[in-house]
Amino acid sequence: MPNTAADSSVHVAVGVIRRDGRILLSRRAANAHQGGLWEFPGGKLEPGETLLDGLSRELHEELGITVQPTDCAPLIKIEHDYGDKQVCLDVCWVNDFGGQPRGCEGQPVQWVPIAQLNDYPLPAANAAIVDAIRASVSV
Ligand SMILES: Nc1nc2c([nH]c(=O)n2[C@@H]2O[C@H](COP(=O)(O)OP(=O)(O)OP(=O)(O)O)[C@@H](O)[C@H]2O)c(=O)[nH]1
Ligand SMILES: [Mg+2]
Repeated sequence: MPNTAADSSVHVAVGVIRRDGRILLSRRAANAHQGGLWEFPGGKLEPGETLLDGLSRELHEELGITVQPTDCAPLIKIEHDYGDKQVCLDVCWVNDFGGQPRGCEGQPVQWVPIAQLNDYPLPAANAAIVDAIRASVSV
């Protein structure tokens, strides 16, 4: 049976990791989808995996940190069509974590003040995430 548009969308757990007014960005590998751009760490959910389990697994794989579900909170959910790929970004605040984040896959990582997030080239879908971050912290 052919996939519907919803079936073909890739479900991605994304973490907006914050500490002391800064957000952790990492740079996507040059050969990845949206390669070379900066991103909020995260990745594709595995079949049957919950959002928070997937987020915790991805952040451990990519950054070596441990994240508890109680330290996460929903921020925004974004459907975006890149033409070559449709993604559903399920974005959560990560308000605390254990360990020191490092680029476990060789990727550069950088703590960025919220006001400077747009100084970094981000995938198109991420503009809505930056808006949501700003709206959330300015109240
Ligand atoms: N992690 C992450 N992915 C994003 C962001 N914005 C965005 O459009 N994406 C898209 O979401 C999709 C999945 O992310 P990913 O490549 O991190 O997935 P992954 O960690 O499981 O990688 P893998 O395919 O190497 O196993 C990619 O197509 C990526 O371009 C973002 O801020 N963070
Ligand atoms: Mg990833």
